[in-house]
Amino acid sequence: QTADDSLYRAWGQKAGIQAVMQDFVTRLVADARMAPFFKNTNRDNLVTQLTEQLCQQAGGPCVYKGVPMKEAHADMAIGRRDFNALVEVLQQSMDARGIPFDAQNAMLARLAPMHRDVITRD
Ligand code: HEM
Repeated sequence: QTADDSLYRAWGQKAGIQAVMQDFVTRLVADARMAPFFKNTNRDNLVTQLTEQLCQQAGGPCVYKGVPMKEAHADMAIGRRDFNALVEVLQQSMDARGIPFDAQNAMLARLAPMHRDVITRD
């Protein structure tokens, strides 16, 4: 547990984060822009890894132990447009699960720097 877990609590702790990630992965595989990236993906594993990742980023008592971001997204030829589309789908999920707007933006701000490890082409 970190000193400031207010964002973690605003997201409804681990159960709240997991519910958003379940919704998110369901939407990703249904989104025409995103589906091609995830066609060989184990959904349950992705939900689990994303939940750990966002729990940690929110200041919760989790440690992400999955593949490092750069490695996980290498060779996928992800561009800025793909990244923005994924964020758009995440916003749909956060809205659908009733995450407060401030808590949505705070999480996006913590995830945004990861674009450096995820985007590998124009
Ligand atoms: C801040 C943005 C992102 C975060 C935090 C994130 C996070 C993650 C995490 C935690 C994993 C699991 C790694 C593991 O299994 O150990 C993963 C895998 C993956 N991500 Fe991302 N990701 C982001 C952006 C993107 C974007 C923009 C795309 C494509 C448009 C993408 C496509 C994928 C795919 C295809 C996998 C592999 C799933 C599999 O088959 O195992 N990600 N990501």
